[in-house]
Amino acid sequence: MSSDVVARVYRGTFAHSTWDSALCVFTDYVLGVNEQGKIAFFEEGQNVESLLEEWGFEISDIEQLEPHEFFMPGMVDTHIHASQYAYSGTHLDLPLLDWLNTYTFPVESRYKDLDFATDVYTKVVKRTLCNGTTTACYFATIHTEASLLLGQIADDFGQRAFIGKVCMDRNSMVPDYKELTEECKEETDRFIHELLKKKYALVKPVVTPRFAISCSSTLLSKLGKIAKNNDLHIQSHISENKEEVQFVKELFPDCTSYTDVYVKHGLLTDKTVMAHGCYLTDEELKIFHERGAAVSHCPNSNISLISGMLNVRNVLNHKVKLGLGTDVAGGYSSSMLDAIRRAVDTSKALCMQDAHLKPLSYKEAFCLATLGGSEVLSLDDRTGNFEVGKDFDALRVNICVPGSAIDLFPGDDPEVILEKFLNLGDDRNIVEVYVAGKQVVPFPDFK
Ligand SMILES: Nc1nc2[nH]cnc2c(=O)[nH]1
Ligand SMILES: [Zn+2]
Repeated sequence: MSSDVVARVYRGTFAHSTWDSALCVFTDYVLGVNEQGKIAFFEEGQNVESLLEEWGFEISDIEQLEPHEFFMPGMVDTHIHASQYAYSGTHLDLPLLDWLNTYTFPVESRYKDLDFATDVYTKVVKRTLCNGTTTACYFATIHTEASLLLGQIADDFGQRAFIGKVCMDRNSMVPDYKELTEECKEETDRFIHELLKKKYALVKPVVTPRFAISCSSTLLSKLGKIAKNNDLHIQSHISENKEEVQFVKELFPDCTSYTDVYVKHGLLTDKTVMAHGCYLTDEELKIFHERGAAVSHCPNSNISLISGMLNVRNVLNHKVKLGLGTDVAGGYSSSMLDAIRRAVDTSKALCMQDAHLKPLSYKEAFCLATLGGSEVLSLDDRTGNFEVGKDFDALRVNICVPGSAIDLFPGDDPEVILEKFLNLGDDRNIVEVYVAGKQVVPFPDFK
């Protein structure tokens, strides 16, 4: 008998991605979660007798899923601005640079107020968890205390998260909303130190230069060094909008491309995730591939701010790590299901312009939202699918809940049920959410 103790055993349908297959559906499988929240076994139901013996649990310990239920891996939002959740669903009438100056910076400057921060950050963590985001890579604001608060709230609710205190020392339009270069470096050091000191199991800091336009060369270099010296993740924006790309060219005339700006400042590593990348050239994508840097595709935001349409197929052909992001609040939805749908829509829109392109399938989009996202954040050895030994980050989906937007018909097999959920489902269908084996949705009573 194994010395490992299983805490929970489920039997039924499971769906996940592997690097060989964007969608694998397993019917009548048994999955055990150990006391450390890791997947202890994942085997065919017919092996249940030997599993009982090996793991020492009783038949009555097995939780049987209904035929209209399944487990899928938790989704990974590789790019979301927690601070912008305050105005999500509004302010979608301007292009990026005007949108930042008119709406974003004035709202972000309010996070000195920790009551405001507590309210918004609690709501965004709860909303994303309900919608199945088990891992989120967050931008906060320039404020260290509020950013630490976001880390504490993610930890309280059990979400796996990267937290970025935003760094910017250039802002001509809203001069109040920036830091002095040295102050920004020192506050970033303090933020990282304080967050790591908390020893949260699942919440880590990420070095976050907002984008090349809002950072001086000196600041970018300092941030590159901080990331290197502490072996940290890095996140920023790149080539989202044509005007932005042109402005970066003017600001950094010595750099050969937008990508080169980040390379020259030590910010394009195998732990970097860059949002958008709509206008990255093939040469730049090659650099991303060589360096192991990742792209976060944020299709809702790209359309909402009329920024551009990322050619996902081209990014995949360059073997660049790719995940999906909601980019709240440039993207108006905080649901990764929306990101899956918009990613497919954008790809189909590009196909209308180029008949030779192959559209993204729903299976590929599912893979990007789960395993792809985990690779983007270098977490693919810990999460992303149901491989034995990984953390159990999972969504229990039930198609037949009261009020469900999905109808089933005779002959709808598990693959059809998954496809219907991805295209038609919502948080009502996500009846339980697990992160590292711990049930985080429904929320515990005290929250
Ligand atoms: N979509 C988006 N792009 C950015 N580029 C720099 N900052 C931002 C931001 O907050 N949102
Ligand atoms: Zn963004």
